[in-house]
Amino acid sequence: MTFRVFREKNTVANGLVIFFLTAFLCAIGSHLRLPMVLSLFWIVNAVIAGLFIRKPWLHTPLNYLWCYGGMVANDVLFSGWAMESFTINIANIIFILIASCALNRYPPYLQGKANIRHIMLIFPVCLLAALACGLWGALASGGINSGIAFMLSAGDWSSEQFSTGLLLLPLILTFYRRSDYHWRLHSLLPIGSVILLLAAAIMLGGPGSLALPLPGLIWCALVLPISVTCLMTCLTGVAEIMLIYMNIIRVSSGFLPSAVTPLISVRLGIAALALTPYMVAVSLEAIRELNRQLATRANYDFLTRLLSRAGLFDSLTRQPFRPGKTMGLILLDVDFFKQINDNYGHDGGDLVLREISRRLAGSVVPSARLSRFGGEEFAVVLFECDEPRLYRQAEALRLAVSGEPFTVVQGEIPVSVSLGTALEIAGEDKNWTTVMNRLVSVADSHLYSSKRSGRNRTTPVWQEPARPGEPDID
Ligand SMILES: Nc1nc2c(ncn2[C@@H]2O[C@H](COP(=O)(O)OP(=O)(O)OP(=O)(O)O)[C@@H](O)[C@H]2O)c(=O)[nH]1
Repeated sequence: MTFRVFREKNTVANGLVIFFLTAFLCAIGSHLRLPMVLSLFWIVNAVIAGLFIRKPWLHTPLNYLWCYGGMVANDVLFSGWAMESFTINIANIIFILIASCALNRYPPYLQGKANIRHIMLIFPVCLLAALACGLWGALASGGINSGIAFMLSAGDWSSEQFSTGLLLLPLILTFYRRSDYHWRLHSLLPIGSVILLLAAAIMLGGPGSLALPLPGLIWCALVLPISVTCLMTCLTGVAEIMLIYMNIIRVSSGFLPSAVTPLISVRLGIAALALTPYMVAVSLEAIRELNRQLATRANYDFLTRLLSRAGLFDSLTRQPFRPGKTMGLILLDVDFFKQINDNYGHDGGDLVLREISRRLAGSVVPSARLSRFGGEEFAVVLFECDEPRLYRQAEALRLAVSGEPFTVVQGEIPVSVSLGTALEIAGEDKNWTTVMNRLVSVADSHLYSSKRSGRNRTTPVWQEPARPGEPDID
């Protein structure tokens, strides 16, 4: 049984979770509040927007109300605000609304499979949402009596929402468990490099130090899953903002007088830098996915889903070679398949090929490799077997096909196969594909013998194969 916090049908329970989650995240934001009212990181907006995008059935007016309630409750209970919290928190709702409405129309976000276009889209959407949020926030908190104060407040508010959104949303929207990535010790190297480069940035200081962790983040993007790159980018951005705020990394404050305003430029710079690892990570993921699809197409037969001839050879190149180990091959060819096609159509022929594959797959030993070798020809490769075992396996396959008639649209038809076998003890060849090429030639001669002697039979390894041109045995 899997535990889920949100369930589509539990409207009230979902609302309550959103209420308490919002209040909790607001409380974290309040604790990170700077002397000048604004929080260093106000994460609630990006988290709730990410939640609404990943789970679109949560994106309802009622849940906005729960969320708004959580924000006001936090302010009234812990910040001592009263009426102003009702107006100020509308700024947060504006961010969530714009980000959710703009991004939740794209299904890849739901599965955490954003591509370059989707990641690029987060950038303008965050910018728009942050600007709208900042303008409302500055208006609600200080009014527009002083133009400079309003601009600084709006800039502070917007830059914080922009950078926090850009650091958190890609992480939330690309998060999914990738089962095909295997963590090894050297996977930690890029992560370690980011930490080292961050340490170097602290030692070096100055505005340029902000970009120092970038090569480490790009290394993460090259070798680690996207969500790990997004996590590292988010943590690095957060760490840099904290270090600059705490004056551990020193950057010049430029011409702006306030102690808080350099953060505006730092946040914008970090947000812009964050885009590079995201772009590299999603581009590489797209290339890897394409390679996976191409490999699957080349290595698997579309009709039967078995290994193709290329796929079988490819799998043999990856099989560790050991001299003295035996390799056996069974080649299997459908008898009078042309007649099946002629009598029952190409679709009938395809149906028979699929059913043969199913029967063969059910009759081979688990360690065997089964492949559709050509049109109506199949191959089975076995390791560590002897001649009698190979023959028994071939006969089991033959009987699996011919034992029961095949059902096509027009009725039932008998189908049989002819088989040839070959076996070799690996010598000094160094690879299995060379052995396989020789086995194919021998098994083919034995298959030819089976066809010549009446079909629906197996010619064992120990029998001398018929040579082309010899009269039929039957
Ligand atoms: N339906 C279908 N037919 C295929 C496919 N691939 C090859 N074929 C047909 O398989 C038939 C093979 O015929 P032949 O090589 O003459 O052999 P056969 O009729 O099986 O006769 P023997 O092998 O001598 O018993 C050809 O008509 C091909 O068109 C396929 O994917 N689907």
